[in-house]
Amino acid sequence: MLSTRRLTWKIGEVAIVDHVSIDLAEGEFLAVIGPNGAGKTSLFNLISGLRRPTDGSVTLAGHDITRLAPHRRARRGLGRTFQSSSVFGSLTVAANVRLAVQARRGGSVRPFPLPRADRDIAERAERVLWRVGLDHRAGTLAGTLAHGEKRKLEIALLLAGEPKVLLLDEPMAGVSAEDVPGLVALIKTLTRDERRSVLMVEHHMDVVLDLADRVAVMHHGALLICDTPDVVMADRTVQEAYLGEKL
Ligand SMILES: Nc1ncnc2c1ncn2[C@@H]1O[C@H](COP(=O)(O)OP(=O)(O)OP(=O)(O)O)[C@@H](O)[C@H]1O
Repeated sequence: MLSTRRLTWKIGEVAIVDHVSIDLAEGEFLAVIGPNGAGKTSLFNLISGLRRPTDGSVTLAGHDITRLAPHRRARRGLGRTFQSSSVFGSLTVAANVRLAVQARRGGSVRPFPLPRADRDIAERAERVLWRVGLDHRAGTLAGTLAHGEKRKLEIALLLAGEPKVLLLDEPMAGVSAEDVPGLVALIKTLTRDERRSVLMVEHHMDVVLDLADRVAVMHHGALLICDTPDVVMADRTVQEAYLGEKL
C-alpha cells in the first residue's frame, strides 16, 4: 500500500533520514520507534510531503507520490496527524469535523448556501464523530476537551479525509493513563475491522506491542530493523541503540 525506497533527507552532509526502505501492506500496523532525534518525525514529513527528500522515493498504492504536494497525497488517501494539535479550539467539535469533511470534498467558501450539500457534510461529520465515540461531544468547544478526547477528535479529522493509509505521530502524547485503553481500542479497529494501513510513531512500548504487526526501529536516521515485535525486542543492536534510554 505504502512503500519508501532509499528515502533520504540530508541537511548539508548530515543525513537526518538515511536510505530508509519500508513497505506497509493493506491493513497492516507498523510502528516506528527509535531514540529521541532518530529521525522518526522527519521520515513522516517526507512521506506526507511536508519535506522533499534529497534522494529516494515514496509510492502509494503503486503510484509514485515523491513529488506530490501534501494535499494531493491526502486526496490519494494518505492522512496524517501531528504531534502538536491541529484542532480549532474555538470551534465546536462538530464544526471542526464538518470543516474537514468539506475540505475533503474540495469545498470552498460558497457565496450562497447549498442546503443539500451542507446536509450531506453534516451527516458525514456525524457518522465520523459516532465512529470515534465523540457524538455526545458534538456541541462542545474543541478547546475545552480533555487530551484523550482531543486525540480522538484528531483521528476524526483524519477519518473525514477517508484515508487508506494513516500516519499517526505519537497519538498517546499527553493522554492520561485511564484514556489510553479507549484510544488503543479505537486505533485497533481502524486496521483490524476497516483494513486501513497505519504507520505510527509512539514512545509508549506497551501501546506499540499491543497494536503493531511489525516494528521498525530507527537510529541516527537509518532503519536498524523492521520485524515482528518479538524479534525486534530480542535484537541486540536495538538494545544497544537504546543504551541509556528506556525501551
Ligand atoms: N529542520 C531541521 N533543521 C535542522 N535539524 C533538524 C531539522 N529537523 C530535524 N532536525 C534534526 O534531525 C534529527 C531528527 O529529528 P526528528 O524530529 O525527525 O527525530 P525524532 O526521531 O522524531 O525525535 P523525537 O522522538 O524526539 O520526536 C534531530 O537531530 C533534529 O534536531
